[in-house]
Amino acid sequence: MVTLDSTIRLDIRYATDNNFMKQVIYDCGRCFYRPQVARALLKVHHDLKTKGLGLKMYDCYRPGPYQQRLWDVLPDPRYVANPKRGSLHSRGAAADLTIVQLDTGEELDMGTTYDFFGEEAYTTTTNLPEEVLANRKLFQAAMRKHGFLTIRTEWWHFNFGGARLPLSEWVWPCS
Ligand SMILES: C[C@@H](N)C(=O)N[C@H](C)C(=O)O
Ligand SMILES: [Zn+2]
Repeated sequence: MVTLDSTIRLDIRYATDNNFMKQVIYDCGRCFYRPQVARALLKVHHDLKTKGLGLKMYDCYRPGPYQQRLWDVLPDPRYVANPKRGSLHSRGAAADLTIVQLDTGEELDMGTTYDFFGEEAYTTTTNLPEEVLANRKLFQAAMRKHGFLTIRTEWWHFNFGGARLPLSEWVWPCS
């Protein structure tokens, strides 16, 4: 994604130990999508840019072998999709992301950290500060406009609502 627009920020948490498992899962952090999903994300980013904002990606396409590593650490379907069934991330049809100030990279306050598994992170939760609710509203509208769908339990996760995409095992190179 960053070769398509270098102002999109990457913070691929599973390539670091700054994630809910406190373990490095990916050999390196990169962000890939199939063309139709990439095009849609670029449109979201472009719209946000007009407001001085932009996208920061926490996780993008997730190869099957990396989904297996996540599952090996935490085999709990509440938090990680069973690789036998496959994750929408492994279809390149899901994005974990947030909105940042374009110039500083400061994140808008969405109420919880990434991968906070509790009701405060639910998109249906309304007892949150006004600013958080406004930020989530802006985020959801920006994503929905270009074909992304929210889920109930994670404000940072969006599914691409286009054609059903196949699971993939391809792992990106790290050099
Ligand atoms: C691990 C978490 N960020 C995640 O993506 N969970 C869903 C359920 C998945 O693995 O697809
Ligand atoms: Zn996700």
